Amino acid sequence: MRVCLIQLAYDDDESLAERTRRVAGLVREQAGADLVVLPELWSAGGFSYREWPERSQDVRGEVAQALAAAAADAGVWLHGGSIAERPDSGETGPEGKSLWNTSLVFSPSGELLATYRKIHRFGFAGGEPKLMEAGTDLVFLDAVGLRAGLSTCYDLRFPELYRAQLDQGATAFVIPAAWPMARLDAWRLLLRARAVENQCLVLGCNTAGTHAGTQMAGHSAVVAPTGEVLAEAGDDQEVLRVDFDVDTIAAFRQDFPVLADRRL
Ligand SMILES: NC(=O)CCC(=O)C(=O)O
Repeated sequence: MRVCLIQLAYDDDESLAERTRRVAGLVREQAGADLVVLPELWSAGGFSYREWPERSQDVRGEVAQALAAAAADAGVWLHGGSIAERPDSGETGPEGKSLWNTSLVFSPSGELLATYRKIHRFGFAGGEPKLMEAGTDLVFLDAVGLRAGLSTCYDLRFPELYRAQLDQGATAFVIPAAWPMARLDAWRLLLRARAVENQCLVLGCNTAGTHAGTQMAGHSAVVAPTGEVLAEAGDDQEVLRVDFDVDTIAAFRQDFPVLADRRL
């Protein structure tokens, strides 16, 4: 399986239409890959809280349509990162808000096959908890020989989410992010921790550049179930391409059967 993580850099100056065109072009360039992954909230701006209402969209809105077309043109499974989701239906959550941080997954024919609403909201009294509803459901991408649990950025700090995904058969985790440079060490550590403790392949696709006064960490990474970092990006925009034999996940679990020693 060939995976491409598109570590996108952006600033505050690019319009939504320009960025969407740019990202769709980058996805098309990955034709030949099996799975392509984009970062969290690239269309709305990960830390651009004030932009979210204006840049929010339905899961079948213009950003999703551009991603669907790009996935189909490239013939790849596409984890399109997340959008600031405002459903056209007018749906509101239990806190009365109508905004979620929602990941979109497309098949190689451009069909929207899965959506995941971020469960753990980042920002404490501001940001996501103030503006967005929390997701509640575990979601998986079953493709290219993987059963990949979906999560987003801050979710990475909550190991019980990944255990729950493991208990539902996860062999991999796909984690789009807008993780800042100020906490780069934690990002790198937690990606490896989730891989090692669950014996899962980890695909962490972060943002680069500086927006809303916050420098992003980059350092997207592909981590094997052993904890070995198979590839890691630098600070700037970069496409990380990795070929990985998915059969090695089951083989490693059989050779080193840690998970069989759990005491519940
Ligand atoms: N977008 C996020 O969820 C940021 C998370 C973060 O900065 C952290 O956990 O640290």
